[in-house]
Amino acid sequence: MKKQTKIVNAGRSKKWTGNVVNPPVERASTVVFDSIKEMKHATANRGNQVLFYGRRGTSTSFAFSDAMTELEGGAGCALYPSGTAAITNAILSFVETGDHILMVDTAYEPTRDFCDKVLTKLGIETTYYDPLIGDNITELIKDNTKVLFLESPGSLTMEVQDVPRLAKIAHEHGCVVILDNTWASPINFQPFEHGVDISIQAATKYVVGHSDVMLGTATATKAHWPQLRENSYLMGQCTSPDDLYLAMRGIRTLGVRLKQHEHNALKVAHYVAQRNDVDVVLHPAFESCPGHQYFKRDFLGSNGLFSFVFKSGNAKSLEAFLEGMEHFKMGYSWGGFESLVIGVNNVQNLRSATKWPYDAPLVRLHIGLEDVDDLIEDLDKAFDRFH
Ligand SMILES: Cc1ncc(COP(=O)(O)O)c(CNNC(=O)CNC(=O)c2ccccc2[N+](=O)[O-])c1O
Repeated sequence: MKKQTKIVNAGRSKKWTGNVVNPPVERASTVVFDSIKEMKHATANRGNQVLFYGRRGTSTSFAFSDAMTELEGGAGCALYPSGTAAITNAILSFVETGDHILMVDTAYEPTRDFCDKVLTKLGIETTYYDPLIGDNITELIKDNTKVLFLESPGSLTMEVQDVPRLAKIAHEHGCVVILDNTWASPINFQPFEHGVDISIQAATKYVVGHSDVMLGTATATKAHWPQLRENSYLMGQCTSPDDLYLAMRGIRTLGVRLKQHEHNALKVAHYVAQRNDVDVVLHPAFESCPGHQYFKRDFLGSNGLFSFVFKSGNAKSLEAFLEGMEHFKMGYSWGGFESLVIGVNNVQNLRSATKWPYDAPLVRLHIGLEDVDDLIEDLDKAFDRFH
């Protein structure tokens, strides 16, 4: 089945939908049984998508979980109330006190905060590594290293990692490989074809695609699924069927939306690249982006999120650039239909193992589905305000 057909059909087993196209919004805490036999069957199969109790899921979550499992190419998908919850719970599923993990230095800031403020309390040590470290990752692996965490590309500075190479080395040392694949989604990067064991989606972004749901997923290989599923349950992780219904709706247009975001963003990135006040465009599809060669080799496309760095400027000029936009709203998150912008004056504050080579401000753009000429006109005026 081709990718776009898979997107249309994912998760639509008649087990969940009956003769209706979409799964129901099945809300539940208590599930009742007519016999002890029925109750025993449900209890024995409570981890295998049999209705048992709200926290174990209902037809809505079984359908969405199946859909993500199919799109990612995994063995099972655990659901969480946010992308951050998916990241933290996935890591916690594979470590214990006394262990050590390797975390990419360009990880999303709350991922770093979890390592520094929670894992440390649990006696779990984190070493941050250069996203482009390559074979030298071997020197950072210790006897108690249990997890290698990647985020490729980094969601702020866009470094693309050599996932298969790093995964191979990690597996040679018995580590679990967890990838935050939110930027690409499984549409543009198939994690398990590149050596990943656990693939994270902040479904909040492109999967939902409409900036109206907080949701995370972690999809595992056959070898790692039982441990991820059990730990997800033990941590009481569950999600709202209403949110999952919206996320399932998001999946159906994920392919076509990503193509439009990609088209628009490439046009905007080429416009930004020719601006004299711009030092570098950090878009994985551009040679100027660190790890571009891995994007070309491993990715099937790009999306609406990229960054650029000015040649000069300061907090005041950055504020003038950001304020007054007509279409680019300032706000956190990305992956919805709307265009967004954030500015960062000091990227170095967000990393600890690598030197950020620029002094001027960075801007991250999320290119939405607006007409791209309107977006470029908006940026034209913003660059004029920047001086
Ligand atoms: C790759 C990746 N992975 C997980 C999450 C978390 O998802 P959640 O929001 O559903 O918890 C995210 C959420 N992303 N949110 C943002 O990028 C919002 N921007 C920021 O947090 C931000 C703002 C200023 C400076 C730096 C950052 N930053 O992204 O690090 C993500 O980008």
